[in-house]
Parts: sequence; C-alpha cells; structure tokens
Amino acid sequence: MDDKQRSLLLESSSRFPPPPGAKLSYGTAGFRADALILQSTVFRVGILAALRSLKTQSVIGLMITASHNKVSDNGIKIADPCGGMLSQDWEPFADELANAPDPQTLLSLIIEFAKKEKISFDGAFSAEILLGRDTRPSGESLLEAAKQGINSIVGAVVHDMGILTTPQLHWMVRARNKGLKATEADYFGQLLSSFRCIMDLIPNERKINEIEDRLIVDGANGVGGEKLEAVKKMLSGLVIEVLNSGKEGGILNEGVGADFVQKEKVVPHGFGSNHEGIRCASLDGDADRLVYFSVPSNSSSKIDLVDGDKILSLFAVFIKEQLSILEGDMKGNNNYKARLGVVQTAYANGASTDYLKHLGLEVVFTPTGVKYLHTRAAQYDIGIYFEANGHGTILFSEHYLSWLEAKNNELSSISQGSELQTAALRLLAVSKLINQAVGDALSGLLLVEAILQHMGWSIHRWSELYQDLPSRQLKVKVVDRTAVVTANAETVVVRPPSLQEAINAEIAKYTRGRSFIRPSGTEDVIRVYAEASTQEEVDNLANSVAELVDQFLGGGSFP
Ligand SMILES: CC(=O)N[C@H]1[C@@H](OP(=O)(O)O)O[C@H](CO)[C@@H](O)[C@@H]1O
Ligand SMILES: [Mg+2]
Repeated sequence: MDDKQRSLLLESSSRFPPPPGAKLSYGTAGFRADALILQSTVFRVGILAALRSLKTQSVIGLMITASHNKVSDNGIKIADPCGGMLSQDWEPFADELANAPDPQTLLSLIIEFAKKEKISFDGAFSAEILLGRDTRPSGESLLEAAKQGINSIVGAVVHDMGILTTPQLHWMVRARNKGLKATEADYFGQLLSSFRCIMDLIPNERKINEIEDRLIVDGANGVGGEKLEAVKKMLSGLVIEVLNSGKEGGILNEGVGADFVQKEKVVPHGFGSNHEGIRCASLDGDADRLVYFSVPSNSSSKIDLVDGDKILSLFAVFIKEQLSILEGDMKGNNNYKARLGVVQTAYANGASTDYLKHLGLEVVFTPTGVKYLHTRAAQYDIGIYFEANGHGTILFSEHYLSWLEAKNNELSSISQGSELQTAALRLLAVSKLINQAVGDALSGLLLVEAILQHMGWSIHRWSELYQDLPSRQLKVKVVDRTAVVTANAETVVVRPPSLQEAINAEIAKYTRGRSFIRPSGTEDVIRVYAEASTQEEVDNLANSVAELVDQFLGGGSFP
C-alpha cells in the first residue's frame, strides 16, 4: 500500500469516529443498531466491501437495511460475488474493523489483513460496488457514509442502485458477476416471464379449480410494498391488492410485516374481518421474507398462519411432482436422478419436519441465519431451504441445470410438448423465477401463486398439508447475551452450565414438548422457542424457560 492510499484512509476515517462504548458484531445478517450510531460502521463496511472486491476481483454488493427491526434502527451487510452473504471467514475482520478505536489502528488492521489475504493495491483491478438501501429515513445519510468508505480505496467505483429490496441487490450482484444484464428492469423481466411460463404450462384439466385469483399483500410499510406495486402493473393472471405499501403513512414494521405476523400470529394493521377467507401474504421490511395467512371467520384478530415451513412444503411437493414425471419414465440415453434436499433450522415446526420426512425427503438442520442454510442447500442438485419466518429459496446446482437444459433439448426433438418435457420446462422456469442468490419475498410470492394455480389449491387446502404443533416465541433481555453458548444447530445450551438440564426438566413435563434458547444475532435479546401439543401447554413451557433464562442470566425483562 503506497503513501497516497495510507493518507487517504487516515484522512477519511478521521471524519468517522466510532461511537464511544459500542461493541458491534456482524451478527446473523450484518451490523445492526440504532441508526444514530451507525455512521462510522457503515463507512468502515464501505472499506471492507472495496477490499472484498479487490480480493475476489468481482463486483460486491452493499445493502443498507435493518430488515424487520424498528424504523429507527438500520444496518449494513455485504453481498459476495455469487450474490450470497459475505464469506464467514471475513466476519472476524469485519468485527475488528467496526470496533477499531482510532484511524491509526484501523489503518494497521487493514494493512495487516491485506498482507495476509494478498490483496493488491497496484491498480490493476479497480474495486466495484453496487449500493442499495431500503426505505428507512436514515438510509440516505448512511449511503453517503458507505460511499466515502468505498472511495477511501484508490480507484474504487460505486454504483448507487437506489432504493431496492435486499434480494434485488443480491440478484444484481450475482447477475453482474455472471456477465448478465442486471438492472431492475431485467430483474422484473426475468420474474414475470418465468412466472408466465409456469402458468402457461398448467394442464388444462387443472384450470377449473377452487382458487380465486385475488391476493392481498401486507407490504410492511416498506420497500417490498413499493416494488410489488410495480410488479402488479406488469402482471396478468393474478390480481394483487397491496395494503401497508408505505404510501398511506404507516410506520415501517410497526404492527405490520412478516416478522410481526409470524411471531404474533395476529392480523397486521389494515386487515380484519372484511378479509375473512381470502388469501393474504405479508412481506418483511426489506422483502426477503414472506409468509401467508388467512383470517378465519369470527376470529378476533387471530390468523391461520401459513409460514415459511409451509411455503417450503408447497415448493417441495411441486418439485417432487416434476422430478417424478421426469425421472419416472426416462426416455433417451441422458438419464440422471437429482439429489433433492431440504434444509431447516430448529425454529421449524416439528409437524413440518415430520411431513417432509413422510414425503421421503432428506431433511437436514443448520443454525439460524441464511448464511448457514444457503451453504448447506447448495450441496444438493436441488436444495430447498426455509426459515420458519419465511426466508428461503430453492437452489439449483450449475451441474443439474446444464443436465436439465440438455434433457429439455433432447426431449424437444423426440417428444415435444410431452409431459416429460413440460416437467423439464417447469423446473427450468422455477430456477429462473426463484432467486438463486438469496430468499426473496417477491419471487417467492410469484412462485407460490403459480404453484397454487397449478395444484388448484386454495390457501385452506394448502394450510391443511399438515397441522402445525402449537408454538410460542419469547424474547428475554439479559445483561450479556453472549454468555449463552449453544451447540447442535443451537438446540443445546453448553454455557452457562446446568441451564440445559433445567430446561430439559421443564420440557419433560409436556407432551411433545420441545424448547431451546439462543442469543439473537440481530437484537440484544435471548430468544426462547417452545412447542407442545396444546397452546396452553406451550405458553406455560415458554414462560418457564424464559424465567430460567432470567434466573441464570440475571437482569431480565420481557420486551
Ligand atoms: C427466530 C428468527 O426469526 N430469527 C431471525 C433473526 O435472527 P436472530 O439471530 O434470531 O435475531 O433475523 C435473521 C435475519 O433476518 C433471520 O435469519 C433469523 O431467522
Ligand atoms: Mg429481512
């Protein structure tokens, strides 16, 4: 690193002093905190993104969002060249950068890390970053801080992509690095044409069905609502009504959005008895999560939730149907049996796991966070992953996609329009519709809608695939959440000692009881999850476990 680069880094970072006393961590999905203390973090992540671009010689994404958190929070995360999350081996350096106390320490850290990673500043490759942000009011000034961070690396180029959903930015990064067209219009174009393709391939005899073509979507007063309005204008075959689009003056994520709906299991603001029986969906603040629900008749505010596990199950049923057509009667020479796998976390409802296993699927578990699920799902030819909260997607391996393309070509010459070829075409369309970079509420919604039409299923028929076990989630505020250490995909507490034994003793009191705790990676709380055979039992179990957390970790309150 030459003197010009060193003095540029020193000079620019002196304008972004870190907040005194704050200890920041990259967490489950990037840095998140009150937006007022994030200027220096965002500036430094700008530097990090430029370094990542130099290291990988690829375009990198930077997204300014705090997803489901309250509107006064914000956050920042990096999209790697493939469009996925930042490689985990860079997270410790991200933490060091964010917490460096002064410009000189920051510079030393960068020099040392660049040496270790063999990052060259010789100008042969210029760092290139795509920047996106959600609709939070703090986004604009944080974007400026990110730009200044990126521009602290000589020659770095920034493209401000404007207000986007998180998955749109990830999609664009992936497309750019594959040499494909990567504008928002290209994104919408791909989604709409592959949606149309699946709809056009619905067999005629299935077209008379019980399903109505109206869908009502809660946009969480965020970016997803805005983008869905744009999709709506280009869509045919489906009538979408967007509530909480952000234009009516509602507050982002307040009493609305997928996180609220999934955790509280009540209607979001703006929904009520006039929506009884209708298919409804809810997006989160940055539109990377999607859940469905319906309002039962005579309910106060309770909903029938169709969560990420059921979206996963719907996708699995559809993919399995296409694979059994394609693999059931293999014609020609080029035959191959796809490895299909499903990835869940400990938050998946036990009934969903039983259902998926009953379908004969391979189900595996990872810790919470898309970075873990995505990596695991990528090990299959077709890997479907979902968090119960509605974040997930279907990944197709390059190898399987090439096979599918070749098979489709072969079938179009020997049996054009056959069931076999149609199944191949459907799978190819799914691989284009569903975001290959990260879970995406908009593309997930279009796939759900196309599959429901294909099956001829109402939301009620879909919801009855299996009956969820009653579950409850609580948050407990403690003095230091890092005091809790877990193992076995977060299902067992290993520290503090004896806490797991105490939790086990509570679980043993209930039929089909299950409970685990873990520190949140996005909020300063310990999360408690419980499941049991009745709602009353599960509420008792969750409360007793929350009390144990309080006893063991002290200073508790229940936000
Ligand atoms: C129980 C729960 O919903 N946890 C969420 C939440 O993480 P926590 O580490 O639990 O705060 O936010 C993550 C990012 O959106 C998401 O991946 C994860 O599933
Ligand atoms: Mg989100």
